[in-house]
Order: sequence, then structure tokens, then C-alpha cells
Amino acid sequence: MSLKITVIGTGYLGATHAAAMAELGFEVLGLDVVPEKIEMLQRGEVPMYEPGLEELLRKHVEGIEGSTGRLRFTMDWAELAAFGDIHFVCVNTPQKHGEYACDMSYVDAAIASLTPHLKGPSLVVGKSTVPVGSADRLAAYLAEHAPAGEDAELAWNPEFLREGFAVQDTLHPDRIVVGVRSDRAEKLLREVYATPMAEGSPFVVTDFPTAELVKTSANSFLATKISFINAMAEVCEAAGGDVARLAEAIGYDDRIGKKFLRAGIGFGGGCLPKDIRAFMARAGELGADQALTFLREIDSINMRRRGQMVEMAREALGGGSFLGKRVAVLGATFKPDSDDVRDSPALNVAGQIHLQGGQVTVYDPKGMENARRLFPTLGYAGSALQAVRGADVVLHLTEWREFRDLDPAELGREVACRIVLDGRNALDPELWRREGWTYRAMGRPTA
Ligand SMILES: NC(=O)C1=CN([C@@H]2O[C@H](COP(=O)(O)OP(=O)(O)OC[C@H]3O[C@@H](n4cnc5c(N)ncnc54)[C@H](O)[C@@H]3O)[C@@H](O)[C@H]2O)C=CC1
Ligand SMILES: O=C(O)[C@H]1O[C@H](OP(=O)(O)OP(=O)(O)OC[C@H]2O[C@@H](n3ccc(=O)[nH]c3=O)[C@H](O)[C@@H]2O)[C@H](O)[C@@H](O)[C@@H]1O
Repeated sequence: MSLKITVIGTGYLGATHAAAMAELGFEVLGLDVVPEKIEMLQRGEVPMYEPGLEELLRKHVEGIEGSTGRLRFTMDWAELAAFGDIHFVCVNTPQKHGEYACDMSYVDAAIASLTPHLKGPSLVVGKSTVPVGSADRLAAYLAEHAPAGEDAELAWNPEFLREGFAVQDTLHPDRIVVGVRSDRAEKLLREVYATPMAEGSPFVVTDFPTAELVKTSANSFLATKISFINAMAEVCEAAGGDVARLAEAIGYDDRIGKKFLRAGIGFGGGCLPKDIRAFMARAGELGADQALTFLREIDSINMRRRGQMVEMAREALGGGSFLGKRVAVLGATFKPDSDDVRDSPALNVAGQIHLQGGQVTVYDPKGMENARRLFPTLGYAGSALQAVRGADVVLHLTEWREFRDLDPAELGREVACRIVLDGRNALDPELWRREGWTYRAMGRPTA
């Protein structure tokens, strides 16, 4: 008989994981503590924007015409525990207020809600990104409190999906990593991931601490690559070099590679920034803080980029104050193809300029609702063309395809000044310059 799977926490990670598990052929029950999310998902609507997810969801959610009916949602913990053989924990692990450390309260609450209902054999699988040592602690909690005793077991299976590619990354992962303590747990997880494994995804079996560390070290490595190229951009600016050509040239070396070397206003989102900080905090608790002091520099190079973008805008406007200046901001999300504005560099830059008296108008293809909620005092427009109307400077801060496809001649007729600052090194400088724009990007010559 096929395994039954539950997914606890149906946000960016959990909603995707639930739909993907149904796609792999399992019966799936998802749970969240936010009733509106559960109601939407049960109607086949995704509470956020993630390409391809709504289609996948509608293909499987029970009650939708033509669906397989393999996926449904609940808020009832007893129903969830009774339904599933395997319970994936996908709740949020944000940065604690005022500290670097990870806030584990959501994971702890989810495990505490689930545990009393675990009356038969079951496997609880953590997918959230957690500080190393959490799995040991949670396994001890389960052993002590689950009515099924040792028949309720824990495993750790970190997730590596990228927003914007979440469906593809979940169904065809680069690798699957599992931290397990028994052959039974390994066997069950091999069964869950049999399809991606058959298609070539490597399956790495390890202990709890290594599984947890693979996740935080992978995100630290990615953050390091981005801050490395942004540091090179700073040097290029000082020396008159071109960071885009530099990245291309070093990237031809296979050992370095071309990916994650796009200089600009740096990394944001709900993961990289908080994960490197939580990693530093945890290393400190373990007495290994010296090992990760470099991450402090990675973080500060990254945060500096936002201020540098603000200064670049000030300079482009002739120096001095932003008062009375109209600034158009193209992009609000932390990356394209997502509606996620958590720790978005684009909104941070927009917010800084607004606080300094600039009249800021933001447009984003999918992030407007979330941006408005977070920064209600910024100005917003319904299109790129509207956003740039009367602008003294245009800031390109999230590299949506829609912005790369803009016609600089058409935009040129709307603005007060043809100045575009490319915070993502993603527009074609020649195209804009041809239409009489002053094009500037971070770490590149002014031409
Ligand atoms: N967003 C991403 O691209 C990725 C996220 N991760 C990790 O996955 C975890 C979740 O991240 P996101 O999905 O982005 O967060 P999210 O905030 O979008 O989703 C978390 C969900 O958990 C629910 N929740 C909170 N407490 C709960 C509880 N006690 N019981 C049941 N549900 C509860 C929330 O209502 C929310 O819907 C984090 O640890 C994150 O670091 C890992 C890889 C990729
Ligand atoms: O743990 C997580 O949640 C996820 O975090 C990142 O995924 P994600 O946050 O979706 O986005 P990325 O594509 O990694 O981009 C992160 C940030 O870095 C920026 N970035 C990326 C690449 C680059 O070359 N330059 C650059 O500034 C992006 O604009 C964005 O703000 C990782 O790539 C995923 O593997 C991981 O699972």
C-alpha cells in the first residue's frame, strides 16, 4: 500500500512540498494554523505567487473537477496524525527579534501539537532550516512525549528549493539529504523519493548534525559567492574595472563557475540573510564562533550594497537631498518570479530614499500586495510606464523579465530625466544608451 504523507506548515516550502508529494503519487494531507490559507488551498488557490504551483495544486486537490483527489487540507491535528505514515514539518524559522539567532518557537509548537496524537508507528521529518542540534533535541522530545514511544521516530531532510523554481526543484532536486538514526527511517525516505532518485537525484544519507549543517553551509556558500562578487564590484568601482566582464571571465573556470556571480544590490529574502546570521549565532553557542567570523563580513558587504545604491541615486540626481525628487523603483520583491518581499533589497532601497524625502513610486509585477502591506507609505503604480512618469531617476532593483523587455524609447517619453540605475546588472546598457539614457550599474564603468 502506498505511503500516506502529511505536510505541516503550508507556506512557500510546505504548499509546494504537499503538491509535489501528490504529484509523486502519494495521498497527502496538509495542515496550517492560518484558516485563510487552508481555505484557499482547499479551493485550489495558492496563497502566494510561485510559477506552476497553482496548476500542480489544482491537478491534485480533492473536490476540483478532474483532479486526482490525492491532496487535501485540514487544521485538525488528530486527523493529521491518524492519516499519515510520514509527517513533514515545513513551518517557518525566522530570525528572532533583535537577535541573530533562529526563532525555533514555530517548529517547537508544531512538534508539541503533533506529538500527543502519535499513537502508532510514524516518522516525523523536519524540513525547516534549523540550528544544528535541533534534531537531537526534538528526537528526545518525541521519545519522551509520543504515546507510541520509539515507534514515533524523527528524521531530518533539509530543503534546497529556490523560490521561482520551487516546483521544478522539488520534483527534480539537485540532491536529497537525509539525516536518519535507523534503517527504517532511511527505507521510508527512499520510498518517498524513489521517483527523483530513479531520475538521477543523488541521495545522501547521514547523521542529524550533518544533515542540518549541509543546509546552513550551502546557504552560507551561496551568500559568500554573492558577497564576493559584490566586493569585487566595489574594487572595480574604485579602479575603473567592469565587474560583469570580471564575473564572466572568472566564471569560465569550472572550479569557480558562472552561477551566483551577479553583482548588484545583494541578497535578500526569507532565507539567506537570516540563515547566515542564525549559523553565526549557533556557532557562538557551540564555542566555534571563530570559524564563522567571515560570515559577519559577508553580511556587512551585502547590507552595504543597499546604502551604496541609495548613494548612487543621490549622485545621479546631482548630490544633496532627495527632497522634491521623483524616484521610480522597478521591482519590489527580493528576486524575480516570486511575490516574496521578505528582507527585499529593492524595498529597503526604496524605503531609505522615501525616508530621506524622495517621492518614490514602486512597481512590481507580482509583489505589490505584499509591498503595500510592509511599506504602506511608499507610492505605488499599476505599471512600469506609470511608475516612471515624471521621474528624475529610474532605479531597476529586481530583474523581472518584464523590465528587461521594456522599450527605453517609450519610457523616455514619460520621464523627466533619462537616467536609469541598474541595481541588478541585468538590463542591456547599449539598448538604453542608444535611446539617450544615462545608464549606470554598480561596479561597471560609466561609459
Ligand atoms: N521559502 C523557501 O524558498 C525555502 C524555505 N526553507 C525553510 O523552510 C521553512 C519554511 O519557510 P517558508 O515556507 O518560506 O515559510 P512561510 O512563512 O512561507 O511558511 C510557513 C508556514 O508555517 C505555518 N505555521 C507556523 N506555525 C505553525 C504551526 N505551529 N503549525 C502548523 N503550521 C504552522 C505558517 O502559518 C506558514 O503558512 C523555513 O525554515 C525556511 O528557512 C527551506 C528552503 C527553501
Ligand atoms: O533556504 C532557502 O530558502 C533557499 O535560499 C536560496 O533560494 P532563494 O532565497 O529562493 O533565492 P536565490 O535564488 O538564492 O536568491 C537569493 C538572493 O540572492 C540574490 N542574488 C542571487 C544570485 C546572484 O548572482 N546575485 C544575487 O544578488 C537574489 O537577487 C536574491 O535576492 C537558495 O538558493 C536555495 O537553495 C535555498 O533552498
